[in-house]
Amino acid sequence: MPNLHIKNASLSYSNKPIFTNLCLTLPANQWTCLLGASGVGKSSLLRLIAGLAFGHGAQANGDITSSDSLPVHHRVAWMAQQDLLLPWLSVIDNVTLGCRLRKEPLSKDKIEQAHHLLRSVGLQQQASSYPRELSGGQRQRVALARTLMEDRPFVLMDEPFAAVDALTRLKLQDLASELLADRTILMITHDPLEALRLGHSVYHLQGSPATLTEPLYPQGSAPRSLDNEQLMALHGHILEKLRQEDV
Ligand SMILES: Nc1ncnc2c1ncn2[C@@H]1O[C@H](COP(=O)(O)OP(=O)(O)OP(=O)(O)O)[C@@H](O)[C@H]1O
Repeated sequence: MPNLHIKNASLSYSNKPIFTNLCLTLPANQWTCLLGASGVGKSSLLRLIAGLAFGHGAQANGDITSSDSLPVHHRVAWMAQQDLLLPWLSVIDNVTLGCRLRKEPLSKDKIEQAHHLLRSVGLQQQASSYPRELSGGQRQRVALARTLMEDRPFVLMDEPFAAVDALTRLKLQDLASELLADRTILMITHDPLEALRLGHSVYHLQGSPATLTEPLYPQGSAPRSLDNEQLMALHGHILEKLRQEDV
C-alpha cells in the first residue's frame, strides 16, 4: 500500500483560518489517529484529503499525493460515525452498494466476495436482513464490510465507533484493526484510549488556526490490550492535556 502525503493543507471559512499549511504523512499499513477538541477542524481535514466539496465561503487548498504517484481522491474509502446504510436495501445489497452506484455488473465473484466479507465481520446469517433488524454494532460491522468491499488503499474514518456502547466499541476496534491492517488509515476520534489502542501514531490537532502536535507512538502491536501500562499512562497524560485545553 502507498503512503499518503498531505502538504500545505489550508482551510478558511469566510476568511477565518481553520488551519494553515498543515503537513502530515500517513504511512502505509499503519493507523494514524487524530485527536482534537470539537470544532478544531478534524473533519474538515478529512474532507480536504478526500477531495470533497466545501460549502460557500470556504477556501481550501493543499497537495494530497500518494507515494505511488497515482491520483488519491478516487482511491479513498470513508467510514463515518453514522453507518449510512440504506434502509430499503438488505445487508448484502448495502455491502455491494458501491458497485451498484457505479453501475458495475455484480458478477458472481463480487457477490461471493461480499458474502466472504460478511463472514469476516460475523454477519453471514444476516445477509438478507434489513438494517432496521440489526443492532448499532451490527450495522457498523456492515459498514466495515462495505468499506472493505470498496478495497481502497486509503481509509478515512471519522469517529467510526462513537455511536456504540463501550464493549461493542472494543470489539469493533479489534475487528477493524485486524481487517484494515494493510491499509493507509487516518482515524479521527474523541476517545484517547481508542487512538492509543489502534494507532501507530497519535496526533493532536489544536489551536486556532489549528496545528498538529508531535505524534505519540504507543508501544506494542495494535489492538493494544487495556492492561498495557504504557497505554494507560499515556491515556491519563492525553486526558489531562485535553482538560487543560478545554479551560
Ligand atoms: N460550512 C461552514 N461554514 C462556516 N464554518 C464552518 C462550516 N463548516 C465547518 N465550519 C467551522 O469550521 C470549524 C471546523 O469544523 P470541523 O467540522 O472540521 O471540526 P471538528 O474538529 O471535526 O469538530 P467535531 O469534533 O465537533 O466534529 C468549526 O469551527 C466549524 O464551526
